[in-house]
Amino acid sequence: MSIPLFLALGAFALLLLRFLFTSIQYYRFSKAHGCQEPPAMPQLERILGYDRFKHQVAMSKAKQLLPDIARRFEDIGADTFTVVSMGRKFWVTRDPENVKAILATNFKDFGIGERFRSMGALLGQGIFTSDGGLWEHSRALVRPSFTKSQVADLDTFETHIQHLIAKIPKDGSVVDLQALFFQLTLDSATEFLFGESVDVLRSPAGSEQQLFGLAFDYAQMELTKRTRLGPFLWLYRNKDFDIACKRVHNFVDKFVARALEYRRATRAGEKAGNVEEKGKYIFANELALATDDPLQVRAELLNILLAGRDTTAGLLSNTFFVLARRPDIWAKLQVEVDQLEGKRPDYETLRNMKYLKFVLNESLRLYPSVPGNARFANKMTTIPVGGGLDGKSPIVIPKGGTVVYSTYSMHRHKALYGEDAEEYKPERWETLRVGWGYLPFNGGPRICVGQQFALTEAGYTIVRLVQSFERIESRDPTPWLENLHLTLSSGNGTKVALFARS
Ligand code: HEM
Repeated sequence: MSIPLFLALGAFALLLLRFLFTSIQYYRFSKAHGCQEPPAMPQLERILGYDRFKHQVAMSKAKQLLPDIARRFEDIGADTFTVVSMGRKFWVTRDPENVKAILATNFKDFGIGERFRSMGALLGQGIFTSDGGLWEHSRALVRPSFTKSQVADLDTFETHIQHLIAKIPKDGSVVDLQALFFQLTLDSATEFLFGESVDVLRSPAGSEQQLFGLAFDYAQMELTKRTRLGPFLWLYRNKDFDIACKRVHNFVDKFVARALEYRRATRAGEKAGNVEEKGKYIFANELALATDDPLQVRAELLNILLAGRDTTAGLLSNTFFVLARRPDIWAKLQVEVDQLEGKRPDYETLRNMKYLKFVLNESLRLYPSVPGNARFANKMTTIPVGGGLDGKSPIVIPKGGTVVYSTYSMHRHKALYGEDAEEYKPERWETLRVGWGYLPFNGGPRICVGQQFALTEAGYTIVRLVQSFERIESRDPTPWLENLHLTLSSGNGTKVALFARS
């Protein structure tokens, strides 16, 4: 027998042995835990799953991927099923019990997988891109900066809102509010993180700030592509992405250097330049007091910018998309807002505005800024329900298995929200209690750290716009479509006309 043939047969035998060993392990584990298989989505073939991949691409182009996934659950008649796409098997669920298990009760058995590999080039290793001990370290570093006093700097936020309002035509001409909301949240997030806003709502085209904003937007879009490529990422190269990352890093590094200088001066008991004189809270400075590693400071700043900016802009865009079509809801908001008699709300006032809270809840229910997510088993484990004919048995998830959870589908599930689940109805929050069935900010140890920041900012923006404008009308006849990248916003923007209060 020739040597190459001998080696090939040897490799084949090893693979076969490995397959047999894992199958026996899987079978034993499954039996010991009383597991059953969930239904499989009907596919032409389940080896490559190319049909599914092709369908997903088509749905994505039509901006209809999310409703398509939600329909799958109905067609299959189950809350958990398996599907094969690009040679990989996925366990897809909208069952709150399963989501709770992977995010909280069984947290240690699941990780975020390859996020660092696909996003690290832009974001480095920070709270959003790391797992295990590194993530714990990041979380401990970042968490203290999100206490109430630091998220409630509404005076600073007011200046950005005024820049936004200045850009809205007062005579009812068409404006795309979504584009403005993305600028607003970039301005406010950079002010909070760097101590200095990029001020894209006002800075001239071609300025360094504008270029930073464009580079960050571009690199972020590429992250979606890189994530979708999964194991094939190594085949993909894009020079423009590398250039955008460099531009973003160079821009942020100035603030990192300033923060490290603040650390040095604070430790030496000196005054740290004009930063301290202004007396305002700067996230980068607080980070630098906890670590002197410039790469870590940069990574945390960019991780938070990514996690916090588009999510809040998406929430606002989708809310105003609805408000422009629902004068009844606008009128109810107006009644509540008018109780302030034109005064700016503070943090406590915002928290006590019941109808405003219902509107935000309802927007995040039907249009969750993070509409789907995945967790990867780091050892053979289980999810509690979905197996067997009655869907009540646990399911085995092998090591490396991917559980995808569709928050979008869960939030529209009639079993949780009733027959009118698809309807935008803020009043439902008067009595609704759904626990893990409502999860816009995730749950468990990796729950969103910026939840209060986001709700304060979005609530404040809505109040200030309702105070400034008498009414809003849609200027877009098309129904809502998705704009789905890492986060969700409106596929056709938020084209509206606003009429100033007299
Ligand atoms: C409407 C607005 C927002 C929504 C819906 C939202 C939602 C979420 C969700 C679902 C996650 C979990 C992601 C995952 O584990 O895969 C998350 C994580 C995170 N969010 Fe938010 N977020 C919002 C705004 C913000 C803001 C404004 C900030 C910061 C200023 C922020 C900072 C973070 C961070 C740092 C994480 C990572 C936490 C960790 O992994 O430990 N988010 N967010």
